[in-house]
Amino acid sequence: MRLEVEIRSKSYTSANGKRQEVISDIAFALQRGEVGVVVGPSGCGKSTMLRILAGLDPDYQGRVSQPAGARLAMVFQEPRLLPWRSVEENIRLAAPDVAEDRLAAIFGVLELGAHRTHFPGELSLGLARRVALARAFAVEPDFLILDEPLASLDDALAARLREEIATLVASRPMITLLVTHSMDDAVRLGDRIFLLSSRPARLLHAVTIDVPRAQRSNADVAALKADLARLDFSVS
Ligand SMILES: Nc1ncnc2c1ncn2[C@@H]1O[C@H](COP(=O)(O)OP(=O)(O)OP(=O)(O)O)[C@@H](O)[C@H]1O
Repeated sequence: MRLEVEIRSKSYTSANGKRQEVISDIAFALQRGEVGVVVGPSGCGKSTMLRILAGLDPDYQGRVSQPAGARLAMVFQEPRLLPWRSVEENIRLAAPDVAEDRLAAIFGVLELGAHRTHFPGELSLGLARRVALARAFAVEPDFLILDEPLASLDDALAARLREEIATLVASRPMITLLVTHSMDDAVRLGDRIFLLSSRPARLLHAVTIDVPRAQRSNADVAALKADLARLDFSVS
């Protein structure tokens, strides 16, 4: 199973009728079991790229090929839960066939057990993100897209959720693509890191991390970040 991405160009027409190119050249491939992490400056076109990969936007030049029948789950920056449904109902609506033991395992990893009957309006952002992640994993996807899952959380909460995401990703052989602004998250969670230029987004560097995710020590993480800092790249 393999995801192949080749976006040669993507433009929007702005309100004044001008075409604005948002993506100029992004090409990469990911295998089953791999986590790709996309890092790029604000507004460079990352969410646009994710929408193309998810099949939500067919208006671009290039080609994206996903394995036939691949099941997709996507976690957006805002959790997008149904406000009038409980946590458990939100998940069961998306994944009606999920087995109780699988659901219990996901709730266990994400520490959501006590919140099954709560409603989205009662949840903090961190908890709502966990519910959105639980829903994505309950679907048992072949291809998982995570758009900045750790943004706007305090450091301690983000570190905990990062561990939980790592545990869930390791529990299932799928293709994962994650967007982040954080090099730390990128080198802790990723197997391959794709560094994008400012708009229009171009793939500047594709870096493969050789140390397996589960064996990466803090010293490895620091060394990898130092390697990346030497590249011609800036997130700002
Ligand atoms: N539907 C649209 N119509 C016109 N322009 C758009 C549309 N969607 C996005 N854009 C523009 O395309 C550019 C890229 O937006 P996008 O949301 O993909 O960037 P991003 O890298 O995800 O940003 P951030 O890091 O801030 O989340 C921005 O300049 C944005 O204003």
